[in-house]
Amino acid sequence: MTDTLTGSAAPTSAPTTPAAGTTPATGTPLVKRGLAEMLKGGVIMDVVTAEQARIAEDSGAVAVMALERVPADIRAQGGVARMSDPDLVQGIVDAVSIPVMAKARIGHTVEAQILQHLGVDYIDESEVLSPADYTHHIDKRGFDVPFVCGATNLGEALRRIGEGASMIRSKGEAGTGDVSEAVRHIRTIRTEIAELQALHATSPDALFHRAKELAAPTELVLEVARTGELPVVMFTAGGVATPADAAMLMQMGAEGVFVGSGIFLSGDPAARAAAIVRATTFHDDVAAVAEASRGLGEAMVGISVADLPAPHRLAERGW
Ligand SMILES: O=C(CO)[C@H](O)[C@H](O)COP(=O)(O)O
Repeated sequence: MTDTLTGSAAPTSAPTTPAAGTTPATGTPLVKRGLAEMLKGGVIMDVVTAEQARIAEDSGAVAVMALERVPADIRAQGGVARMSDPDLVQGIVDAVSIPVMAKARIGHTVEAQILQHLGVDYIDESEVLSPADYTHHIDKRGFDVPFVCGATNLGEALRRIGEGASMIRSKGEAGTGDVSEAVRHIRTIRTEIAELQALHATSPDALFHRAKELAAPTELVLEVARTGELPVVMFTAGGVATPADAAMLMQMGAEGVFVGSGIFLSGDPAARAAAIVRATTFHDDVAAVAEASRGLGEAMVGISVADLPAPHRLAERGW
């Protein structure tokens, strides 16, 4: 395809497809982004024990996220939140047949090396843990294991992709049970993508200035303007507590949902997990979402984001 801006072959961050008959090596962008493609439309659940991981798998989760405390407990207990004990991660890897993700602190290269060594399928460089580096994220390009990173807006998403992230999740405000920040972030990212597309059609020369404003790599900005989508899969996260929350975010353009505190801090985790999976799958079918919402017992109590003082906003970690 020829780019209207440059008149030459369109630049792209798209990974190249290997020649027919050849097997792509592990750790290529194609393989790393491809795993996220396979998770599309599904729910990824935070779990802190092997038993919770089995409940998640039985409920239809497409993957689990191993961590030592769900975000609401991290929020309530405070202190420094770090990568989980390798024994816990290993126990979860051994307990389920679905992919296992695990969290490393922002900028913590060695936690990421350890998680890769343990054989997890994805690393979440997550603002839910205490950042190890307030200036740099992990250079993710050299790892064989793929990374997912959080973003509150398009510039942040493209900076993470430029560093090698193979999947994006809009951040929301984890551990609150309040979906409002997840809504704000997915809306912001979708709107900024649409604005880039419009600029591409009307004044493509303005895209270079827009890249500067977004503080994002120019080639990625040009690519998103041309294609109208991120070059990687984008899930949503943070504050999802009900089947209706999950369905709404899917209707708003998320390609899947992360749920943490909302399941295992609710009255009936197994029922709620299965209901959220069902509502995510059938997000456009209101009868199915209504049915999934019945009889789930108590949702997590949560905390309204509006009552959270700025230092307690996890989404502000990372840049
Ligand atoms: O931490 C995560 C991503 O890094 C979680 O998967 C997600 O943000 C959990 O949030 P919540 O507990 O509000 O569902």
